[in-house]
Amino acid sequence: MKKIGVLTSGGDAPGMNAAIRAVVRTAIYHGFEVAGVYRGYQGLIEGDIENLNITSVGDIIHRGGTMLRTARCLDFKTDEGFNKGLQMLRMFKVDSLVVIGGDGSFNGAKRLAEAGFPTIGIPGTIDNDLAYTDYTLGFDTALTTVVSAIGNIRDTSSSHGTVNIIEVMGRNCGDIALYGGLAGGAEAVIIPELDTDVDELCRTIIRGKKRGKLHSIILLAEGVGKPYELAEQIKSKTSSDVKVSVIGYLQRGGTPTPNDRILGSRMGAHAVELLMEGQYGKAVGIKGNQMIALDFDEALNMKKDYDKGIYELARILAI
Ligand SMILES: Nc1ncnc2c1ncn2[C@@H]1O[C@H](COP(=O)(O)OP(=O)(O)O)[C@@H](O)[C@H]1O
Ligand SMILES: O=P(O)(O)OC[C@H]1O[C@](O)(COP(=O)(O)O)[C@@H](O)[C@@H]1O
Repeated sequence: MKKIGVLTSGGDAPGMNAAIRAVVRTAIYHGFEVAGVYRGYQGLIEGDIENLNITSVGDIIHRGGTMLRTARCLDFKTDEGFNKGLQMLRMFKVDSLVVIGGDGSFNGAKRLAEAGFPTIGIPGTIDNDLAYTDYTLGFDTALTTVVSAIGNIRDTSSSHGTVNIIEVMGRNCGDIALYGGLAGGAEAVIIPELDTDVDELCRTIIRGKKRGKLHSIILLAEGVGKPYELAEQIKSKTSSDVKVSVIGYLQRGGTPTPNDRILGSRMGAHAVELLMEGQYGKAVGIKGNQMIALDFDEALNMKKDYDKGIYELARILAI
């Protein structure tokens, strides 16, 4: 093995740059060459590949997004696109690859590994929707942005006495809403993993108002959706003025938190160490602050569930 490739795929996530930097510098430190693949699997198919050196990854650790850019690429799911990608790796003399992305990206990486191409995955997605790892890259930064937004909206909620629904990202996973709600002191958290009793929610809002609570913040995960319909229901059942804020892409970018920079650095270095040991077809993760690596199949087959203890705590603290 002489040249290690690195690519980012799927949605960007703060901390991806720290992981790219760690892959490049750890590999060079151990005497390897490194190639950067731009625009995920799309760039791979098109041969958008360039050698990277120590300087190429300078001044990026503090930046959101990904210096390698990213893409969602349907072609890579076809045999033709996949084979083209494999051919490009051979043409650019890349003999192993680190893929930074979410479960979709890992499926592509798994296929490469099954075709005999040494591939390692690093979980890069703000959603925290991968069960095998305690945290994915970008989750902590997204949470920080969400909690800051809750603080700002809470000011207005208190001043005007409004009920404020805040929709956050996470695809089918409620983690950003759940942990954001707990950290932001929300009155309610609505996640796709659980059915919500709107009547019960309205009773909580009315109870809060009766005891003089000025603000009412409801964290809604995008996997549940329909924030404006929910607003109408709450309005009619509580006679409150209900406002909706959809945070959207604000929570996907921005300066990565120290935790995401540290996690990206550790995961990038670990990915290279695994390749040096001849291990591949694995997803790097973190469990109890230790680096772990599971076979792609095992990692992808683990079902993510929400933390019932955290949900219950958020509910109790919102009485
Ligand atoms: N079954 C698959 N085989 C090959 N490539 C895949 C497969 N599933 C997803 N991919 C690739 O991974 C990319 C990113 O997946 P996506 O689900 O959009 O984001 P994420 O990796 O963040 O979950 C897709 O656009 C596609 O190029
Ligand atoms: O960028 P897009 O294609 O609009 O996708 C939005 C989705 O990307 C995310 O921000 C991150 O998800 P991925 O990691 O799968 O890219 C989700 O929370 C959201 O549902």
